[in-house]
Amino acid sequence: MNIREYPDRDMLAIDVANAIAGDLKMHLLHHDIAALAVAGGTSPAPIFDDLCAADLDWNRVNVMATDERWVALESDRSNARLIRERLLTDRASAAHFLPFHVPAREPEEVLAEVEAQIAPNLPLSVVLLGMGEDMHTASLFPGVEGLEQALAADAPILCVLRPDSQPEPRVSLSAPVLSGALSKHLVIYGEAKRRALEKALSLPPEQAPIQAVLTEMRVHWAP
Ligand SMILES: O=C1O[C@H](COP(=O)(O)O)[C@@H](O)[C@H](O)[C@H]1O
Repeated sequence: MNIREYPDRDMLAIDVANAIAGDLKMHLLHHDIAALAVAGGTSPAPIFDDLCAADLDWNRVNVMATDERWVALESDRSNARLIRERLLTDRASAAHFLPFHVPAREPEEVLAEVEAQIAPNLPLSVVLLGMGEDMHTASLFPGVEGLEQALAADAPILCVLRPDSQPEPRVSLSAPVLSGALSKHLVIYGEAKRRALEKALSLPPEQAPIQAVLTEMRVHWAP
């Protein structure tokens, strides 16, 4: 596995933001629209802070989360909130956001309508993923009910997952959708996640879901 190492997280953020901006610009040279799926959680915010200023035709970029926690947009656990506040500002405010969460509805009720919005955007042009120390990526958690379906080659676009370790239901792009992105970046920080990623290489995806999306992945690591 090819891991790009950086001296610190600021350097990583600048470089990954530049790489994603370059991927999007290249895609837009040959297509009308580019689709960018980005992780939530704690890792991507500094990258968003740099990427939002990139000089590209954001009006032709559709942005979505790789996964969403089923919480209101006002919640500080909302991935959509993070993306709106840290990525969809500055020049990137011209991009179009495709939310997964619909207020006052259960995830299963909205799946078909959200999938219909996402389908014309596939394959994704660029995906930015994170990973937990438990080797989950997006909301594909080890051992969670429904994981087998989310990892299958014929998985639906979106899956609803209810990990025991998490306080809310999750909606996640499935492994084939994430893995099928034309350009793929994974960002991890710290020794523990690096060890977890190395361990994931020798485990089946049911135990280490990150395994399912690593083909042609550009991995970026900082201490
Ligand atoms: O719950 C989630 O976790 C992963 C990893 O998050 P991090 O805080 O350890 O970076 C994240 O990639 C995913 O989008 C998020 O919903």
